[in-house]
Order: sequence, then C-alpha cells, then structure tokens
Amino acid sequence: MEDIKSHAAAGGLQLNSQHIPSLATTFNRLFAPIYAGGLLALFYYHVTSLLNSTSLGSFFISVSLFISDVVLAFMWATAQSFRMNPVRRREFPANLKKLLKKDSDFPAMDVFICTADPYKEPPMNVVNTALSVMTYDYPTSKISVYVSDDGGSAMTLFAFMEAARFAATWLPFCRKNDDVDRNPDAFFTSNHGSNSETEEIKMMYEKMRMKVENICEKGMVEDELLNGEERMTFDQWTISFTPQNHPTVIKVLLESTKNKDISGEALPNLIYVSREKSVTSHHNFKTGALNTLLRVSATMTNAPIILTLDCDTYSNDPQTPTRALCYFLDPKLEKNLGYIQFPQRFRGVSKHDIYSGELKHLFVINPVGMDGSLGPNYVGAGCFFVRRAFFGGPYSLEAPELFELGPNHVVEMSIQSQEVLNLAYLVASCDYENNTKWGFKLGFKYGSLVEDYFTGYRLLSEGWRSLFCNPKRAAFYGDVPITLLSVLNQTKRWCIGLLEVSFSKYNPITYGVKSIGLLMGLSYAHYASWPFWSIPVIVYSFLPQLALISGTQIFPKVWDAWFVVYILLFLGAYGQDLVEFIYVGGTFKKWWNDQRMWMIRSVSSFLFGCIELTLKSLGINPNFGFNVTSKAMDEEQNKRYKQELFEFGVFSPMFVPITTAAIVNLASFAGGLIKIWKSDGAWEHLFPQMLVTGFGVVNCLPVYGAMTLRNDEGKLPPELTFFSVSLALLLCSFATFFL
Ligand SMILES: O=c1ccn([C@@H]2O[C@H](COP(=O)(O)OP(=O)(O)O[C@H]3O[C@H](CO)[C@@H](O)[C@H](O)[C@H]3O)[C@@H](O)[C@H]2O)c(=O)[nH]1
Ligand SMILES: [Mn+2]
Repeated sequence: MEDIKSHAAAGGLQLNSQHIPSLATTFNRLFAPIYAGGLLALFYYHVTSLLNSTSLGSFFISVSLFISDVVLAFMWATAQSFRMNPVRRREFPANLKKLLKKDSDFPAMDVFICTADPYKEPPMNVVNTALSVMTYDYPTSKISVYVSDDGGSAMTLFAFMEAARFAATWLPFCRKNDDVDRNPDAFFTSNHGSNSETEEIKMMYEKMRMKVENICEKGMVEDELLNGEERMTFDQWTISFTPQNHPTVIKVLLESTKNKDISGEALPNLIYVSREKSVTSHHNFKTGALNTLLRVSATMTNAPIILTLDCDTYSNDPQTPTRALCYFLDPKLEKNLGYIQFPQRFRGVSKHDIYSGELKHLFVINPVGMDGSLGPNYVGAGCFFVRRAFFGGPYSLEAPELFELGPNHVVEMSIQSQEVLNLAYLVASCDYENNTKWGFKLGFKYGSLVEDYFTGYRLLSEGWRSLFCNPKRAAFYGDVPITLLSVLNQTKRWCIGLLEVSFSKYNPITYGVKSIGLLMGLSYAHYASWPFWSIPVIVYSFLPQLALISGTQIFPKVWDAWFVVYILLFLGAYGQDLVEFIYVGGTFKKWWNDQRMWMIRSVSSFLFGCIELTLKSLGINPNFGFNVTSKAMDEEQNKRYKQELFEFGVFSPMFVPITTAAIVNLASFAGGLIKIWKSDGAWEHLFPQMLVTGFGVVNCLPVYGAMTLRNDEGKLPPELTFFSVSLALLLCSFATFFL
C-alpha cells in the first residue's frame, strides 16, 4: 500500500475532505458552560435541602434525588465530549480510480462474516450478506470472504455450497447490470424492471432459496441433495457433533485462482470456517470467532485490509471498499489509521421506529463527535481495519507466536494446499490460544461482552486512530430486533459488557483519560456508564409518583425560582437532544420513541444487567453468555411490529419494572388530580410532581393498551398485569407509611 500512497502524493489527488460543522459546534461550546451553571445551581439546592431534611423520609427522598441528579449530570458531562469537536468527512472515489488503474494496484481485502445460530440467523440471509460483498466494485480476485459459523451448522454450510454455485451467475449479472443492489433478496424485492435474463436468474435464486429453506425446516441436510464429494464433507457431522462440541470444519468453497464465473472471470475466495468447540474450553463468543478468522485468513490470504460484518449486515453500496481506500491510501493522513467505521443502519424499521432500533446517538451522532478527536468507537460490523492494527501499536509490532500469522507474511501457496489447510486447522483448534497473547495483546480483545466497544477502545489506547465514514447511501443494512424482549435482552448484554469494562483496570476514567486523552476518555466513559442510567430513571419513575400518592411534596413549588431551574435543565437537555436527532434525519415521532425506549431500557435492561453481573461476581450465576439476537422473521410478530404495537406476549421478569411503573404512574396521576381538586392550594405544591407523573403516563400509553385493549398474541399476559398491579399496590402502601 505504501507505493500507492507515494504515487497519490506525487499526483496531488484529493481523496477526501473534512468539514467542521462550525455553527453547531460554537453553539454547543457556548451552551455547555451555561448548562453547567444550571447544574451547579441545582446541586446547591440539593445540598441545602439535604441539610434541611427534617425526617428520615425526607432525607431518603433528598438523597435519592441528589444521587439521581449526580448520575444525570455525569452522563451529561461525559456526553459533551461528543459535542465539542465534531468532524464530517467526504471521500472522492472517482479520484481513486485515477490512482488505481490495474487490478493489481488494489490491496487485497479479507471479509469476515460471523454467524452463530441457524435458527435465529437464517442461513439464506447469511448467504445474501456474503453475495452482497462478493459483488463489490472491487477486483474480484482481491476479495476473500470468510464465514465463521459458531453454530457449526450443516445447514449453513449447505447454503454456502449453493451460494458458491449461484455466485458464478450472480457476479457477472451484477457486473453487467451495474445496479447498486447486490444482495439478491434486496434486488429481487425492489422494483428493477424485468427482462428474460432477470427472470431466469430470479428463478435460479428462488430455487436455491427454497432448497435451503427446505433443509432448514427439516433441520437436516438430506443425503440425496449431495454429490459424492459433498457427502464426504457432511460426514463430519456425526451424532456426537453439537454446536458446543465438535471438530474444526474448514471448507474452501471457491478459490479465486481456480474457480471462474460463467463469463470466465475469476470468482472471489469463499471459505467456510467452523472452529473447533469443546465444552471444556471457553470460546469467547464472537470475539473468539473473529480471532480464529484472523488466524485462518492469515494462513490463506493474509490481506492487509479486513472488513468485519455480522451475518445480517449486508452491503448496500458496491463502492464502499473504494470509499475506505480513499482514507487508507491517503498519504496526507498519518500512518496510524487503524480502522474506518461506517454507521450501522437498518432495514425493515417500523415507520416511527418504536423500539428505537436505529440508535442514532450510538451509530451516527456520537461517532461524528468522536471523529474530531481520535475517532469513533468500533461498533462490531461495517468496519474496515488494517490487519496490522491487531498486532500491537502502530510503532511497536507485537509478533504472534507463529510467523505465518503475522501481518508481514506473504502467502504464496494455494489456499487448498495441504500445507495451508494443516496450518488453518491447527490455528482454529479450541486450545490453540492457550498460553498465547491472542485476545490480550493480539487480535480482538477479550474481557467484555461488547467486544467491539472494548477492542476499538484498546486499539486507540495503543496509539491507533479511527475514522467515521458516513456516505449518503447507506453502506450497510442490518436487521433490528422486532420484539420488545429481544431489544431488552440485547441491551442487557451490552450493559453487562460495558460494566465489565467499567470495573476492569481499563476503566475509561482512570485508564482511558490517561491513554487517549480527556475528550476520548469521557466518550468511552459515557458508554461505560450507560448502565447507571438505571438509577435516575428508576427514581424518577417511582419516587415523585409514590410521594404524590401520599401527598408529600418533593420538588420546589411552582412559583419558586428553583422550579424554573428544574424546567430549564429539563428543556435544555431534551431540546438539544431533539435538535441533534432531527439534524441527522430523524423525525419528531422517532425521537419521541427514542426517548421512551431510553427510559424503558434504563428501568429494565440496565437494571437487570447490573443485577446479573452482581450475581456473577458473587458466584451465584456464573454462566451468562452472548445471547444472539434473533433475525428470523415471525410473520405475526412482524405484522404487529409494522403496526407499531408493543410486543409483550410472554411473562418475562424484564417487563415487570415497565408495567409496574406504568401502573404506579397512572394511579399517582389520578390520586394527584383528586388531591388538587379537593384542596385549594395543593396544586402549587404538587404541580411539578404532576408534571413528572403525567410525562410518565404519556410515555406508558402503549403499556396501558397492551394491558387492557388488545387481544392479539403480543398483549400483556394477564398474569403479568396481575403481578405488576400487586407489586404496585405494595409499593403504594409502603409509600403512604414512609414517605
Ligand atoms: O458466540 C457467538 C455469538 C454471536 N456471534 C455473532 O455476533 C454477531 C452479533 O450478534 P447479534 O446477536 O446480532 O448481536 P447484536 O447485539 O445485534 O450486535 C451488536 O453488538 C455486538 C456486541 O455485543 C456486536 O458484536 C455486533 O457487531 C453489534 O451489531 C452475529 O453475527 C452473531 O452471529 C458469534 O459469531 N458467536
Ligand atoms: Mn445484530
């Protein structure tokens, strides 16, 4: 890559540009100290009310409110790191074409696709993801696609065997057509006009799809579908072969130098890898899978550039790798560019995104802010790395135990040669990593269930920087979870992973600020502290309401200047959030749902995440893991999702805080109204609490609907309503005694 860089320098070609949104930045920089002033005033008020508390009850209330506001203020302060220094970028792929004239000028690229469960992640979707990158506008012989199957599923392998055959037709078709939709499913479902060739290929695709879905329904690959050689491959799936316990399976499905498409052009390399699993050795979930792919790909192609994808995140733009090259090959950028993150974007999101699956702050707004410092965090998919970044800092190479796995090794043998395969099998075995630096100094980093967050963080600490590339046309599309429970479980997993980082020696405040500077340290601290949002949200969902029920005033009176401080702080935070959300293309309704889901995640996922991690550290429940989010489509559930109905349906403890809060808020609001109606001056004292409670009620509207009005499978199970009502009654009676 270095020679191309010097070439670019000589030609003076501009490959990218950056722009600082100065108006917004100036506003944010001025607004921050003003808001901070408001916070200081609030804390002055808190301290005085703490000192003046007269009873145990009022002391308890004051302390709770104080702690909640400390957490909120801390989250606000850390979030300012995203606002001080934003950068937007553009790239010019057309100029790159002037630089890279021949196929051999392009650097090779290894694409990693992870899948883990053929039932939650239908093999056909994984295949479509692979096909979407195999058809990149990039020299085919330079692309190698590695599929990691942690589910060790014969069905997934079968699907890929079919895909390898289909690719021979699909690739030349895409080249000729030059349409940007290269995921067959996306292509055929959108309207592309049709001619006889398109129809023919569509038939081929449908045939393949049906064949694959058929075996998935049966749960096995039938013998008569296979030819002799294929049968030998599937013979490895013996009776004792389970997802948790099985030997390594590596199958080269396409080899670029040997396999040609129907027009005679080379096909990309396509390799299926299911690493060895044993119940007795820990496999580190996705992180372990990625490290296996790092090693296996090193033995076969060892490309200097790596793209990581989840099984559902398909490419939506064939120009994407060239966009990444506009940075990797730019001689003006420093040598320490470690990765380029594209935003995660999603298809099939409901009209107003009821579960806030788009997570605009995480995937779009905040990365722009971090890009002005050392760069965005890694979000697990849609990220181009330089391979070298996995082997120590930019100026200090950390050599792996085998030279062949290092970034400087050049592979000269065929990827199907016995020698290469032997090595590939060796490095994919389950105890290969014992007594090596993998996961600690080499590769993706172990120690957190959010391997993406943690790995990106560690790379920046080692001296790498990253970039955020956010072209207009989405580079990738993934699936959003479409039921409330899967959203909550996903966030719970993230929460556990984030807490693991908070409580490790890599805490972003102590270790981070030192190694990556104040702003970046605060950004990472902001995420690491997500779980603590549960504290203020739970307090504000219950305390003012319960106090209202017992008629206790906990906020300043309406006419009090302190009430104005409260209102301004609330409006300031919410208003700024709304503007940012709209600015990146959000709508008011999506934003409303986003703030609601923030609360729901906080009272449920974050709370349960904290509990689970505590239980684990006490040794009570040591075996939590990576619960894979389902990407399989249940027709009925999807219908309800599209109608924007909250999906409950099952009795899950995760729902209890939400439903209980809904009931308490409603009861309290009604109780408050009665109190105000009955006694003349009461509203002055209770109005602020009525405001909080009313806000709670409006946010809970879908819950009331699910409790009472609905009759579909996704409604709240009556047992759950009963349980929550009892719990709410209990809380209310406690409140009347103690508050
Ligand atoms: O043991 C495992 C578990 C999961 N996966 C794969 O990991 C990916 C992400 O899993 P998913 O269930 O989709 O998790 P999400 O929470 O939706 O994913 C987000 O959060 C993860 C970190 O928790 C990141 O790894 C992902 O890239 C990011 O999109 C999927 O392709 C899985 O197949 C494995 O390969 N092995
Ligand atoms: Mn996912």
